[in-house]
Amino acid sequence: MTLPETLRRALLRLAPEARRLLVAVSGGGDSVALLRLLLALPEPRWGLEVAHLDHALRPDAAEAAAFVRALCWEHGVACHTARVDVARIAKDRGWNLEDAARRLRYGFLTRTAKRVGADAVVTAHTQDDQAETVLMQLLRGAAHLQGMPARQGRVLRPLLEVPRSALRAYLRALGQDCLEDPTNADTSRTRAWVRHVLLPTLAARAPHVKATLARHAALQRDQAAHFRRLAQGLIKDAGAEVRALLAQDVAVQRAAVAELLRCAGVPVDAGHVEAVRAALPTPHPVRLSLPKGYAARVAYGRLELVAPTAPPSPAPPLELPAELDAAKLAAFPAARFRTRRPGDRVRLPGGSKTLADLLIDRKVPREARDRLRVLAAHGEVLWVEGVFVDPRVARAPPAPDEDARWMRLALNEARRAAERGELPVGAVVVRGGAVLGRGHNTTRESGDPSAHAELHAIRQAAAALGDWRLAGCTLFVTLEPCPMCFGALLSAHLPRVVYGATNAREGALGGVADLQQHPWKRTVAVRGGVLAAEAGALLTAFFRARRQAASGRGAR
Ligand SMILES: Nc1ncnc2c1ncn2[C@@H]1O[C@H](COP(=O)(O)OP(=O)(O)OP(=O)(O)O)[C@@H](O)[C@H]1O
Repeated sequence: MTLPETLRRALLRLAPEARRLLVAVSGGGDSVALLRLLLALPEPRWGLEVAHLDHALRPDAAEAAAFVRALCWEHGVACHTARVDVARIAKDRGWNLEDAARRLRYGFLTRTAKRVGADAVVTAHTQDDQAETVLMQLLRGAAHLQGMPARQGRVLRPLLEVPRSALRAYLRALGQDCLEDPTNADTSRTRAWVRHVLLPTLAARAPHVKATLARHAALQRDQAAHFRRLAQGLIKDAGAEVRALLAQDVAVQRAAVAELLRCAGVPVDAGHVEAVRAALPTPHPVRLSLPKGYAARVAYGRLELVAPTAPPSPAPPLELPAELDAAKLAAFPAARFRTRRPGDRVRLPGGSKTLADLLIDRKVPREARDRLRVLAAHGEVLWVEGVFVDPRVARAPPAPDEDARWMRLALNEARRAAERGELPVGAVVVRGGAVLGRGHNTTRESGDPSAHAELHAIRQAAAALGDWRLAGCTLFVTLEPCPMCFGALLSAHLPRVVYGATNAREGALGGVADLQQHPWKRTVAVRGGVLAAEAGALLTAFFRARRQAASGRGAR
């Protein structure tokens, strides 16, 4: 079968309803070939438009956008390009760079598709990409080696069974040039190492390894879907009856544990799934720690997933924390990021003391102490997240952060909420250096589940402006907004939100789900983590007091 015909059939199978396609073109060989193949299909063919995102990650990134525009112009196809500063957003939100690029790219593609009336986004992922993904899942210890799905919402990957070499041969036959992304050749990155070192090594012994891995992924996907349906029948209220689980085959038990984790947004890792499954028959209550601050509890005949009581501490920093000076750190080659250890000491002007004593002095809540990130050279602590910086490694104080200034006002609001026994969350809406609205949670006092700090501040700002459109405003809120408040932001045309602590229970900007990824008509610029330690400490103290009150009641 010819390549265009393979592609046509795959598209008809994946999205028989689609009429108009948005083709994701990076300028690389695979996506240029995809576009040329779509253009080569006999009439009537799909309506085509192209989208390209410039991630602003390489000095020559703008050239790729120009190349894609020229290619589209040559073939009479509309081309939509945009530029996003991926590195800055990744830093602001604490995401890793590749993850940020992917999220922002898919967000842009689906938004553009919606705007131009395309039914689907088509990417040029090949059989080689699929094989690489399966190997990376294996190396990561993922519970399922399913590769990428051929259809994921609006996104179609119709070339998953086509080898990259076939696309490159097609381009050569056409005399079509393309760009090569130099980072694809950088084997210090796992994906490039898998592509250029691991797969060729495997292929030297097993020539069909890519096709085999891609087929394995497709079979795994079908099996996993079957097991997931069985698992869903066993799960209720973020838990399952142990007896019902143990009556099932171990594979179904694993699927149920994996499904519980997946629903909570906890990364599904084979090791954790097995550890929880193995704990099911336990006669005594058991608690197992999981990523993102979650825990699995097996007690009183039930398996339950316990959400973190405080925002989970962020992943190790991609870059140095702002208050540390890289040049000064060179004097401490043994310095490493970790959590605290017994015997850790800090150097203070009047002598030294144990880190344990310092944390008590600084009133860091007991349950937060083991999660704090620490930078230490052996037992000598140079930095403690949000608590301490040794002057020998401290950077000159940065210019005052304007966002932090407004966040302090939001924190004052949160303290007001705490004084009234409300969840301590506060918010202010600011425009042109003036506070237009402020508020804190009053759900308990008003008996109104929607009485969140953000909504109070938004309503006040709209009243102050005499306009429900909060153009040019920024919302500062101490806790990452929930889906309801994110919806209110969109409705109010609020262009920017700055939040403090991550909301691991209801966060709509990455804490639980990232609603930004969806193709809303408007985009909201987001910055998280501003004075997060202070915002988090308020919440921790609130939940601790509530737990103490509850146990006091139980004892009486
Ligand atoms: N900057 C971008 N703009 C639009 N689409 C993109 C962009 N980067 C990647 N894509 C889409 O995602 C697919 C997979 O991208 P990825 O970078 O993982 O693969 P690749 O093998 O390097 O592909 P290509 O050779 O097309 O660049 C691409 O084939 C393309 O369809």
